[in-house]
Amino acid sequence: MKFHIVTLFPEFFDSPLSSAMLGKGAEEGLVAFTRTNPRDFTEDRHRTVDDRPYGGGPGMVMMCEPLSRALDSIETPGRMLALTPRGRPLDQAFARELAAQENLTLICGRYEGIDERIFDQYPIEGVSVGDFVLNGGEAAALCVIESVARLVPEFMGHEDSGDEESFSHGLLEYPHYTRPPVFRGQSVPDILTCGDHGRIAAWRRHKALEVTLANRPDILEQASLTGDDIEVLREIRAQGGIETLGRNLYVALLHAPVLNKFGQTVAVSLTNLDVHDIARVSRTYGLGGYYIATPLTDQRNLLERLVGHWVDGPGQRANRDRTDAFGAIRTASDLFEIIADVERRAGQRPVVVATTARGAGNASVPAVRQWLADKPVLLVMGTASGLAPEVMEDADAVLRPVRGIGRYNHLSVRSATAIIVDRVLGDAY
Ligand SMILES: C[S@@+](CC[C@H](N)C(=O)[O-])C[C@H]1O[C@@H](n2cnc3c(N)ncnc32)[C@H](O)[C@@H]1O
Repeated sequence: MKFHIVTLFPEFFDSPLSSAMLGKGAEEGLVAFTRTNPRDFTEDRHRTVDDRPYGGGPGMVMMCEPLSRALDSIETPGRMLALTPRGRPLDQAFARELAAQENLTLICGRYEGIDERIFDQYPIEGVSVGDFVLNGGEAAALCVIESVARLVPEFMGHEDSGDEESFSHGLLEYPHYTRPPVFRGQSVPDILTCGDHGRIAAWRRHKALEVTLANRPDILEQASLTGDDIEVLREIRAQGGIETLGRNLYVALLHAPVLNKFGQTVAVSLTNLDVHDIARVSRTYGLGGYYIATPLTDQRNLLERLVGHWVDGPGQRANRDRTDAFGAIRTASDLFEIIADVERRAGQRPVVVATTARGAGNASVPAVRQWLADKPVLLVMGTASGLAPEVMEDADAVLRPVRGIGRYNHLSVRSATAIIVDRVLGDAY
């Protein structure tokens, strides 16, 4: 496989390409490298490769002409990649895709970047090695070369070592140990010396899941997981305190003060489906409580009768799951009563987070998750056309709305609650 590196600093690659495995791979003819310097394709006395940006601003921009001549000089460029923070993130799947090519051209940017017209005139794909800014594309190009070369057949020596590594099955790798058996009083985990390969494999899988959940929960979404893996992850999340986060989250469903569709502040009646469904969400995610508030006495009486039916009445025998879910419901006349009750139960005032389908909000889901680690959070959901302005103004934060795809955004309050609670506490895999 041939890597064609286009760089203003060819000497940057002297040592990395001739040392260790890349050096050995090149000697054995498994990989080869060419280096092309756009400066060699300049036509002026100063060998200029950069100029000031049109429109002003700091720094310099790599010019099209020397770079395009440099690119044109490569006979078989193969896929052309420019290293850039705005490119496709380099991951194992991308590296595997690139390893199937015979030629790759890696264009290293410098200064503020490259004149955009180069991207319009050549089939160049952007590649990023992470959400940070380097001085130039050279170190990033080395990341591409290293990750791709080790997937070239025979490069690694023993064929299976690439297969066990991090990301190969969508997980990070398990921890490794070697001699001595005891280092500064710390022993190697017993299981690794028991000789039972089945148990060792199970322990390694467990560790890989643990490390991935702790450090990169986002990649679990793409991992191929078994039913046993899901169970292991559930246990790890429980041990890691996800249940505490759930217990710290309270939901308040307000029937007043809310807006009607004419924008007037009103009190509206209970909806049986909201009562039931949010109770089931609260129970499923182990929430601290589900409060339903209405200032109307007859509505509160109705609600208490409904809850009584399922919790202490005949409903108990008909459906145990519903009895469990309804056990989380508490009735209140207004939000102040709810805040006071949460404060009494949790021992501190909750962070009151209002929700809305409109506007930008000022709190994100990760922020709510962070608060839950050490304080109660009361998620306030509005019925009818949403919470009245005074509730929004008095809240400590307003959560960013759940956005749909188009302009239509009329989720039922029970759907919005389920989506928000899952975003805060649910697992994505
Ligand atoms: C100083 S950086 C320019 C950053 C650019 N002004 C920006 O804000 O995106 C110079 C060059 O380093 C390379 N580079 C910097 N960070 C990178 C990253 N995370 N991944 C890939 N290449 C990167 C690119 O080739 C870039 O053109």
